[in-house]
Amino acid sequence: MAEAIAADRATTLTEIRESLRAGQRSLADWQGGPLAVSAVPGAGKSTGMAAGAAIAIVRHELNAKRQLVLVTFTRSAAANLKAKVQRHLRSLQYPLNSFVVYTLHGLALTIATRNPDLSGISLDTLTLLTPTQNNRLIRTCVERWLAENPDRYQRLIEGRQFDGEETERLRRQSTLRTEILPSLATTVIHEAKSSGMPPAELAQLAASVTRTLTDDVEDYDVLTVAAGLYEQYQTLLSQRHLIDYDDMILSALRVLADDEARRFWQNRVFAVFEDEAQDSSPLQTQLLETLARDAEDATAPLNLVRVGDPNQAINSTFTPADPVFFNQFCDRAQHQNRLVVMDQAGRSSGVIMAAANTMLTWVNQSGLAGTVAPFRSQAIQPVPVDDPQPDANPAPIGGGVEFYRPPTVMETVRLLAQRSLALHTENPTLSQAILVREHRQGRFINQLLHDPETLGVDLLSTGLQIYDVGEQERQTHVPSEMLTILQFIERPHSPDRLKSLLRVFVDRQRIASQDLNLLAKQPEQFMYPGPLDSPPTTEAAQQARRLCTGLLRSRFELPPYHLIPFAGLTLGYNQSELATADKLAARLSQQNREDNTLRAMIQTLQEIVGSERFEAVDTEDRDDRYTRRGQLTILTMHKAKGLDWDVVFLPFLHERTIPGNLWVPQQQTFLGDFSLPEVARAQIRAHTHAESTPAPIPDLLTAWQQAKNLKTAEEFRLLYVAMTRAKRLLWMSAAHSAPFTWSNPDNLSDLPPCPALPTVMSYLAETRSRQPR
Ligand SMILES: Nc1ncnc2c1ncn2[C@@H]1O[C@H](COP(=O)(O)OP(=O)(O)OP(=O)(O)O)[C@@H](O)[C@H]1O
Repeated sequence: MAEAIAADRATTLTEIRESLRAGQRSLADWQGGPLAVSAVPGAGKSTGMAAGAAIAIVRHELNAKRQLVLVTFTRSAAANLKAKVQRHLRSLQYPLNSFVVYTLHGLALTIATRNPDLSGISLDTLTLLTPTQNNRLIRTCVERWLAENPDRYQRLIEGRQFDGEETERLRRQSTLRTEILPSLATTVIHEAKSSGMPPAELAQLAASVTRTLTDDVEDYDVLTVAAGLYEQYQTLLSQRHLIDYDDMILSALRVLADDEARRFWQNRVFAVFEDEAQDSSPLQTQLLETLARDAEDATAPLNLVRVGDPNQAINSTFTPADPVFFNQFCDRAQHQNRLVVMDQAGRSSGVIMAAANTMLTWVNQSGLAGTVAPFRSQAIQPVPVDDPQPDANPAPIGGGVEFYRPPTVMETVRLLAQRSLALHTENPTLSQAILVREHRQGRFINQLLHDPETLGVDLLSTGLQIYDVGEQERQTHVPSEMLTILQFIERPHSPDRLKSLLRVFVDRQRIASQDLNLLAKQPEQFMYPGPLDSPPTTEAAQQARRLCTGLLRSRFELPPYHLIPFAGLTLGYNQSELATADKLAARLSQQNREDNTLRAMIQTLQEIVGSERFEAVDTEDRDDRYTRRGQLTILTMHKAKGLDWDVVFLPFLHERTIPGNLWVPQQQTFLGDFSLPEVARAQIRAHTHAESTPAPIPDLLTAWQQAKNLKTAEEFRLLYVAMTRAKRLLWMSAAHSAPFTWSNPDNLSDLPPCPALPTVMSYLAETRSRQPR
């Protein structure tokens, strides 16, 4: 019996290995030690990793006490990977408890909570900070810092060109307290903490910064300010018994600093396989390296397999992840002959891969992102004809890659809709997606697609399903938007509450974006100006005033629970958002039956908004709903990562957004033409990116330039991710006339296309003309 199983198993193992393409087999053949796999889009990273994991588990006879640990970035990716490994193990008749799949935070939390004495983390006494609580905490730490550092605060207020005028002082104070300093704190705390740098170390680093000494630039000693904010934050966390996401990693590392605990975990973990490795921060990598080390021999090679694509790193401008770390790991591995480049991909038609490759090469050569090339130089290659993937490198639809320059954005959507409709009519099983750079573009498209009269194309009657992912997400904002409105109604004279409300109006496109500090600094004068006050003059400000006073009137005219639907109408909610608001109102009314007051409603809403919970990886959180056949999905380029469709539309590819420019909002320019959070981030990264010797920390202006380069590089990588989602048709366009910013879609300008695209198209045209007919 046992022999029969062993023989079956051997056959199945061979079959699994043979189901892989050449690059993937390096994962199947892994016997131990470190391995870096740098893969191109569509190479089949997850497929290769799942097979490699199953083979390693059987080969090394792993079990519940000695497991393979697989780590990936998101919960949905973790669920997918787990399902794939389970499928292989079932076919091998091998126990499923021989491996575990975690997200990085899930892994850290498991280690920390199983060893509460060492980690200092017990979920009975500590609470995980939710994003909403985090915002409030940051505001408090800013207020405390201001109170303790009046001189520095004063210097920031004075910035440049300050004449001491009172209204201007109030405006600057509001901008500093509610925008600049909270953003500085958020960026720096996350950046420093996820690199294992405590506040004191940041303060030390601040001392080593080269100061900017020019006549018209004051550098405000930004890292010292940042270190002060960080220190306040840490004090507040411990006073309130809270932990944040970075603390989870730190506390897991604290556990592993203990010899006995470390040995326990290292014995339990046979090896670590990490997917999406380009997205990890230094501290996260340290955690994985510690687990992958031999329990008895610290000098033995790490059993660590890291798979990723540095060219798809698209989180580096809003998280501390940066492809530099994975690139460094790959370079080190290359020196030891332990780097595998998986460059064959079966996802797309040849011409789509050629377009992506051309874009990559052009961008690297253009120098647009400074001296550091945005991309690792690797080209996507087609797979050989005998590849195991069915229908690999499928035939293109039409030319496979198209680029249009319609006169307007409306015309762009019309063209897109006509094309989508024709494709669906011809082949209703195609999957299609429209990828946008920001939600507002998605909303603009969705509205037009649901308005056949204006558009002149009726997509809806054809059976093609339109799925706007952003619209589903907007629903989840309903409770917090209602909370903001009720808090304003409760205390309309608070500048902070008024400003939060105005922000919601801008986000919901009820008012144009403008300097909200100007409106919010003196609420009473703004809403009910007396004879001596000067009321707002711009149409945008007057519209804001009408909406605010309308809400205040409603408080006196409506019973509390009718405030919610009224607020929904004020925000211009659509049918489904209104239905969500109604449901929320019903829940509030039920929960507060005994105490039917505004105060009680606010309290209940705060609880609802604050109760985002941690969920296990196990939930069936799959992405399949985004890629259904016969469906046209609208989603952001960021969300599209890891997914693919037969047809991908990229409608608004303008230079203004890709690569775009880091810019400073008008109301913040009193400090100078740079952004403090971005400068601080670049300064910290100069330190954390240095591999050995301490690196010099750039002065403010150099750091600002580096931040701009980072943003440019990332936008091009995002375009690369978007282009490589297409299997058979990549449809791109950039209208001649388009909104200067999408917060105001009616304000049109003549905009040039993303500079890489003309090159890509002329290259493709040239190759086509050279092909034999
Ligand atoms: N060896 C293989 N045999 C059959 N199908 C495969 C194989 N390798 C990959 N595929 C298929 O190719 C597609 C892409 O694979 P996968 O999602 O693993 O790629 P990826 O490298 O993670 O892509 P990206 O990084 O661009 O998101 C999937 O549909 C997968 O089923």
